[in-house]
Amino acid sequence: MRLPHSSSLLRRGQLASFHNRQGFAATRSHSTAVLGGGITGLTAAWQLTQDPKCKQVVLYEKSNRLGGWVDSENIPVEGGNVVFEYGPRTLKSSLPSSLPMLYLATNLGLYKDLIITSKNSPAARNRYIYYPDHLVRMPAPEPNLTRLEFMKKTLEALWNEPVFDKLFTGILHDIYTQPRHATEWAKDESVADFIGRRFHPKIADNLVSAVYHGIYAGDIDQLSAQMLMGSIRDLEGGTGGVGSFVPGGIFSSMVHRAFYRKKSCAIDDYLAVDAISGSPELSKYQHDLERIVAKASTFTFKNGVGQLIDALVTSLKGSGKVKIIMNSDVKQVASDPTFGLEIGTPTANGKGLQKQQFDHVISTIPPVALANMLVPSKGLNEKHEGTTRSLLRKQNYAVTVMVVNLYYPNPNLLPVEEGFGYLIPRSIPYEQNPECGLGVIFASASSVGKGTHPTSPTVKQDSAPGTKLTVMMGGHYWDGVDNYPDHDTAVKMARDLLKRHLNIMDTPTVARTRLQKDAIPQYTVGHLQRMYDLSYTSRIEYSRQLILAGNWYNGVGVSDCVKQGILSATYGTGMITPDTRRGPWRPWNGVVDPGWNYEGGIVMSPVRLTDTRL
Ligand SMILES: C=Cc1c2[nH]c(c1C)Cc1[nH]c(c(CCC(=O)O)c1C)Cc1[nH]c(c(C)c1CCC(=O)O)Cc1[nH]c(c(C)c1C=C)C2
Repeated sequence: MRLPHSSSLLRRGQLASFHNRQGFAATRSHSTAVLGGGITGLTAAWQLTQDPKCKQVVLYEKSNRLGGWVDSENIPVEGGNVVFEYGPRTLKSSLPSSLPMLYLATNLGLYKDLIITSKNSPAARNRYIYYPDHLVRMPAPEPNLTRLEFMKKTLEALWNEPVFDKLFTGILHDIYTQPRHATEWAKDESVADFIGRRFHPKIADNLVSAVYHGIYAGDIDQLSAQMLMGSIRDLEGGTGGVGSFVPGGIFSSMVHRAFYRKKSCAIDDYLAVDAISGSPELSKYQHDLERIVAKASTFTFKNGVGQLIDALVTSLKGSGKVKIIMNSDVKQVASDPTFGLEIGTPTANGKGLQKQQFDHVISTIPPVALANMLVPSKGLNEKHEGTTRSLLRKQNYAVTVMVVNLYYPNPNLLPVEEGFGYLIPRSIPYEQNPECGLGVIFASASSVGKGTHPTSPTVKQDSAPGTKLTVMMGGHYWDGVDNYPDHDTAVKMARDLLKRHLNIMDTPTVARTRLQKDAIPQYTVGHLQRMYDLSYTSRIEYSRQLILAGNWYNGVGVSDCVKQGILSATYGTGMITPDTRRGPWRPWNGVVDPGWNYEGGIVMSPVRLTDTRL
């Protein structure tokens, strides 16, 4: 991939301090409260500490640990150690969406601890789907095959493997099907409906449901196509059609765009790249990072994703500006026309509330928890009184995932070539998947890679030589369930599943489980419109002083959360406005109304996607 040639432009704007930044808006000093100590809250607090005008940040975390769903554990085993992840484990590499996260990590001194899994690594090339009773490798280039051999092997697999049933006819159907009328198309639909109507329901059941198990652990009958497949859905109009007989459809548009190296990118990603502060460390490595992203498939850190959390916490504690309140019990968030927003926590005797005023509150906690704290604003915004709370209460659906990490001393346990792992589609009947398995990660392969130096040797998270597997169960299959399996049951279920699917009979020497309750918010049909409504309403009702960020709103991945943390602490607090200098790294210019105000609410561009050239 060729990098956009103007990265020097980006560098100039992006690394500028808050003082001399062109889009710098605020001159007054300010204080901010951050609700929630997960990756979004910690990132927002870090970004605030970089602003010389920010006098104080108070971060409220209700539990006794920071990091939210990010949770890594280093475990001593015979012959070394293994790193287990209970939440996100690898961070997808893509331009520009992974840059804010990588810039943050570099600012925090983690550049040298990055593990880069390349696009040619087994973890990137070997991805499997279990269907109907065996693992099927998804087509991807193989270095030991010639182009012709690769094409032959791929065509054979596409023709013979039942998991690809209806792929060819589905593509033909897409090419020959007229796009929906614009007014119909503007209405959201489920991922299953969208794929079913453009291609074939079997493709949704066998392939697409597996992919969405691996990201959202979710149900494609409920997930929103507009939110999750926006860039693909935008192609429905088609390119390359012939008159009104062959409209062209999505598939041919994708081929056409790949040929002309066109890619759809989220404007929010660029806004975050432009807003994040830069340290001398980042100036040193920024160019290398861009080179690395272009070749990488995923990233992680030597001690797991948790290393990012530890570095953030160390930086916040050393900043002298941040007060972190653990086990906090925020009772109310109220609007005060004179002071801004007021946070109420119980007094020492528990009988009253002690109140502290802030210019802004950035909330990264679940929307329902926030709704329970919010006092409807009175006076100026009376017309909207309470609407924010009722919209927040509608955002209440997240799924629970049981994560089972297993370590086996045997390094040659897998019956297939090592790789990412496998996903289990919804079309697998209950008898073959009574554990409600969503997928299995071959975790040894995805925690190995290269260091950041071009000649660096292989870097591994684990020094022990065996096999590390993670079994993921539950997700949407457990909607409405409240008696989840305990540790022993979960380990037994995971082992039964591995025996049935991979014929693995060995006994793991280490087994650790974690029930990640309501961990992955589900972006169901209509999500995008709900977010715009919520953003608008909360801006009005709370006078642009309440900012909403995190995995409930605009992306569930670590990179998405870092992005939202940066956006909320910069444009969200009104401390900066989008830079109006033109350039390919600032695609909002000419696309978004320059007067658009990003302060308060959910910081998202009113135009989500734009085309860039690769
Ligand atoms: C705790 C379980 C999680 C599951 N999904 C996520 C978590 C935290 C979130 C998530 N997973 C992926 C993405 C997209 C890419 C990104 O933004 O980083 C998100 C938002 C992709 C992904 N899924 C799995 C892995 C190892 C990755 C990394 C990227 C890649 O190599 O493609 C595995 C996996 N995650 C979940 C399941 C059920 C599963 C199964 C194998 C749920």
